[in-house]
Amino acid sequence: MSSLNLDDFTDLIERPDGGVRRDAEERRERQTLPPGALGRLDELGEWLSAAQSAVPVRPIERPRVVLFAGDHGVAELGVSARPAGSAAALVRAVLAGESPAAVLARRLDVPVRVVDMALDCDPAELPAEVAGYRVRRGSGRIDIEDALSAEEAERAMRAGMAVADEEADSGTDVVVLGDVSVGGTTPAATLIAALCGTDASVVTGRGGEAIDDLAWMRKCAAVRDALRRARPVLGDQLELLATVGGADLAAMTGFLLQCAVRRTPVILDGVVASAAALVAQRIAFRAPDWWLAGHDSGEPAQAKALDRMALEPLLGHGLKTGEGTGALLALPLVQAAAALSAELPERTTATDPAAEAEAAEAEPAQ
Ligand SMILES: O=C(O)c1ccc[n+]([C@@H]2O[C@H](COP(=O)([O-])O)[C@@H](O)[C@H]2O)c1
Ligand SMILES: Cc1cc2nc[nH]c2cc1C
Repeated sequence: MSSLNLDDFTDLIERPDGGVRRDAEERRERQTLPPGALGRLDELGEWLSAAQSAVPVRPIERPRVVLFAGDHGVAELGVSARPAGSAAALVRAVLAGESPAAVLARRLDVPVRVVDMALDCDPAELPAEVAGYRVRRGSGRIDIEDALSAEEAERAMRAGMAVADEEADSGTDVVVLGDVSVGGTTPAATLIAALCGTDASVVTGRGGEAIDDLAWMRKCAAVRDALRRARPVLGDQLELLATVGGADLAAMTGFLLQCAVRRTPVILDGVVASAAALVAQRIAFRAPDWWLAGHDSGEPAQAKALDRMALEPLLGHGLKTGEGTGALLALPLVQAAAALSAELPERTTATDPAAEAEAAEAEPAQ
């Protein structure tokens, strides 16, 4: 396997098309509804046009939820409300249609793909559809040991890139990106604190099913210890992911970068996706141009990460369920922006005297 050169992403990732964006703005000027009347949905529609290089914007018809799954050794410390190593049960609930994400995905008619990166169970216990990319059984306990070896981190990142290519090749037009994990908010908070230069108490939240004060203090201490291990490797993002990230986080980082290369817009879910996004931004500064923040989950680290990337969450209902639920809730909003942008009529000379005057003015120039 040739070694992965992360610097290549800087050249491979382009900006959404600025010329197309201006064309979209001009079309918006010609529509009967005054520009700006749709507030943020106007911006969203123009952004989608630029991302697709299409005016009018195409409807979002093939969205997909992509969830990277893994266990985290740090959960052994009692930093999660769930027992260490139990993420496979959450994955089964998603696939059985019984989790919050599964309910929303069914209601919105969006397919869900789950990718096992480091679940702590026998792979034979899981349906084959999640298999193919696992790099190990559970990521390491980041307060005292590396989450991954260098080789595992690289394999995980490549796995994420491969999944992004599969999605782009199969015509997915927007990805809803989330995670299924036990303990995942601890490495996510660590990565964000490391990259933002803040300390543990600022980024440590209560995680999935809110932990009590004692568990919060254990989590805070784990983030503090992991941060000490992160500092020496801050300049090398693959090494950072190996030291204090995890297989799911490394895969999500590779996934986000390759989605940007392939010009596939991504709606980020909560703190875990946002942590991977922040690492990806360090690798390629233009990459966040391809993402939307679906929601604000209320985890303090997530707000820090989004602020760094200048991403403003579309919704803010404080969902702690992970599994892409917050981003899924934002999907209909994004689809609505596309529909409004594409389907509101342009003024015609027959219907609108202002358009007639404009057309007359434009005439002599031709
Ligand atoms: O999206 C968030 O910001 C968020 C906040 C709290 C918890 N979660 C979800 O809860 C799971 C792990 O949480 P924890 O408490 O075990 O670290 C994982 O699947 C997360 O996606 C997610
Ligand atoms: C306007 C806009 C700017 C962005 N930059 C990154 N994601 C974005 C999404 C939108 C909608």
